[in-house]
Amino acid sequence: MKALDLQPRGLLREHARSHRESDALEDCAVPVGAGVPAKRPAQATELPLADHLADLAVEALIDEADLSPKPGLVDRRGNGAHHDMTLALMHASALALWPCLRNMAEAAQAIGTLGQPLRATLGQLGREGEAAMLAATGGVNTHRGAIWALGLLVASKALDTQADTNTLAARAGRIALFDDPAMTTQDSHGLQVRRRYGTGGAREQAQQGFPAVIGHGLPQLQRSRAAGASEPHARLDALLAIMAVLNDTCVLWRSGPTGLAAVQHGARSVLSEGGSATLAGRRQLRRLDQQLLQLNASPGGAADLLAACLFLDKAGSL
Ligand SMILES: CC(C)(COP(=O)(O)OP(=O)(O)OC[C@H]1O[C@@H](n2cnc3c(N)ncnc32)[C@H](O[C@H]2O[C@H](COP(=O)(O)OP(=O)(O)OP(=O)(O)O)[C@@H](O)[C@H]2O)[C@@H]1O)[C@@H](O)C(=O)NCCC(=O)NCCS
Ligand SMILES: Nc1ncnc2[nH]cnc12
Repeated sequence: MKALDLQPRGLLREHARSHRESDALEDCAVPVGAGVPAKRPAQATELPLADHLADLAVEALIDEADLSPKPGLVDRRGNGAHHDMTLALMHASALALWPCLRNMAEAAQAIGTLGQPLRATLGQLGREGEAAMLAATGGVNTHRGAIWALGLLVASKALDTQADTNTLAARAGRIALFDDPAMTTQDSHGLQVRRRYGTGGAREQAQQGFPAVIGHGLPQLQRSRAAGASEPHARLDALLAIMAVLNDTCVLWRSGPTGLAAVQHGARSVLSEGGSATLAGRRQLRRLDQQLLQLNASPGGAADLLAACLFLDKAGSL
């Protein structure tokens, strides 16, 4: 294993600049969308592919964390329904995952084909990434689902840089279908939820080629942009489209089927009012946020998939 390099580069330096002038929708002094271009400059050509993909993935995580106002989630306004997470912790976690994501892309390039050896290597690197996340956050699970989704997608892109978004997601799904012989049978929240309610979670979402992202998040992102929404509004709409359909085990763990129904129904209501860019949509969004705080519900799985959506949006057109 190569020594870990803790220095994110390239686009992330640019992010640090644009982030300061970025996108708290609650902040009336800042015009919505100011400083958040739909497309950032293309890859700095001197960067190795694995570094560039890790940059894009970490940037997607930071953009997801910063996006505001997200119902029930940590954002620039506060901690949402969480008592052990802050925005600073989300940023620290995202940055700590850069070496893991770079190593996953490098491994995919080195192995070169889909198969069990690649799955086993990604599993090992994923566990190292989880350890780095827990070390950076003092033991809080900020991004377990994101390591899983982005790890598979980064590896998929590293295997074929020409692939479009649908192909990337489908190939990531095929990697997820291979067994990881070293996977521990720890009784995760996701597995407990599956036993209790019979719903699939992060594993199945990946194995099916990320249908919540490909069929809902990305099309909504594009529809909202095409309708003239600012980039933050389009991203919020993409999150809501994912929330509306996802069996999010984070929601089910914290608030059961009542919480999941509130998340899905509330997200649909915002979208059917025209989305977060409309006054009526924003009223529904505020109502949904208050309801999720009361229910202790947090759509953490949907947040991870929004990061996957933002990654695909950029990586699909490299
Ligand atoms: C295969 C794994 C994904 C493990 O999956 P499993 O379901 O067994 O494990 P969990 O750790 O419970 O869940 C994984 C996280 O995935 C997110 N998620 C939930 N539902 C979905 C969904 N339908 N689709 C996609 N993603 C989903 C979710 O992440 C977010 O929730 C986190 C907080 O959750 P949690 O800790 O349960 O709850 P708290 O709110 O903190 O509750 P309290 O403790 O306060 O009560 C939040 O941080 C988001 O990240 C799920 O948590 C995979 O992880 C795995 O096998 N890993 C091993 C190594 C490996 O192979 N790595 C991959 C290499 S590519
Ligand atoms: N913004 C966020 N808030 C809470 N949990 C999350 N998991 C991933 N992103 C999150």
